[in-house]
Amino acid sequence: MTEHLVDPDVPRDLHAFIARLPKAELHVHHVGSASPRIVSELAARHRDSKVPTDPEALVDYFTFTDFAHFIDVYLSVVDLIRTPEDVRLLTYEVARDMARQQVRYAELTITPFSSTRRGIDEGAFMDAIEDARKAAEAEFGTVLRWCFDIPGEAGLESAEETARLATDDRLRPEGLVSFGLGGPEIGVARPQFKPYFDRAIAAGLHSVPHAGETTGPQTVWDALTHLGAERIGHGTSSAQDPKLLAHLAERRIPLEVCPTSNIATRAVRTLDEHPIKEFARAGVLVTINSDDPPMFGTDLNNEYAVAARLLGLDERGLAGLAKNGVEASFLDAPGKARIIDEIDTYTAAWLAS
Ligand SMILES: Nc1ncnc2c1ncn2[C@@H]1O[C@H](CCC(=O)c2cccc(C(=O)O)c2)[C@@H](O)[C@H]1O
Ligand SMILES: [Zn+2]
Repeated sequence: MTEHLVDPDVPRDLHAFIARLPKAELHVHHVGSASPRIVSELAARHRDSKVPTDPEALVDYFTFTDFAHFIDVYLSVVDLIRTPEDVRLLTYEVARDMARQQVRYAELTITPFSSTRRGIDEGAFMDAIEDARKAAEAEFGTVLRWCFDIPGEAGLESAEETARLATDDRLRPEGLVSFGLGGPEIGVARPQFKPYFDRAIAAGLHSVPHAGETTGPQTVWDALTHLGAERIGHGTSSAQDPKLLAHLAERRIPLEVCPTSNIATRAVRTLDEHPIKEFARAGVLVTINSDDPPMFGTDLNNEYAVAARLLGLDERGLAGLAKNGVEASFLDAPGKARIIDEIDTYTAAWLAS
């Protein structure tokens, strides 16, 4: 783990355990995973960008006043991705960063609308992500799958385009497993996206919208009722509604919890106020994720350390969280069993040593 990300309240040997623990990541954005190393490489290709390349300056640049400011900055990084080769580089290098953290499987949220509307050819875009996916699996051993998400604030035109790209048999990439909805929630009601989710679900995709990140629990209910959500991105405000928590627990609908993200975007005031404890207490299936890790000064290992501190977990508890991520994934049964087995073997060996 990177030295600056060592949480002083988590014992060093627990950090060491997390660093080698096999993991699955279910909520992480493609562009939001561009590390300073990747941003520098892209900025060197496109020298007119306002995104700083110096890592020190990037820390300031990635400090957000609120969610809207975060999206502005996010879109400035989106503007750095201009060619299919940029798409391939980003995807492949993100997988390299994941493999270093023992991520065995990741569902990466991609917003194809942002690229096609900026003029990247749709077929070349699909080829670039698929080429990177195959190379990453062969070279790093990390299996990538895609979630195509609608950038809700960009309106129904973006929903139509995303649904088309996700369901057209000539375009739809092999690695695509799910359909999402992201961006700001205020003023972007979930029910209007129902027809697009219906099409994606009919085409065999899983439904994983963001909901309850920046608005209240009704948005989570809407995602469940209107969009057929099988997992909820964030779902932070669910803690305000005991009936909703009970529903999520009973139906085994996982929450994709991203603690540091919620602080960075000011969705939650402090980590100590994060509702992850209420989720766990209510019996909700909690998965741990990093969202936009370099933008939030975190990585997946650090999110596990944060969860260990907030939930008071030891090695067995952390292994349980990692298994939640595998169970809540859209991997097939043998694929899940392989990673679960690896987690158990690793944990047993660690505890015996
Ligand atoms: N924590 C997050 N919570 C929610 N979303 C998050 C989070 N992190 C990253 N995202 C990503 O931000 C995108 C938003 C992009 C967007 O709003 C937009 C609006 C208008 C035009 C365009 C364009 O491209 O021209 C884009 C989402 O689709 C999502 O993939
Ligand atoms: Zn997200």
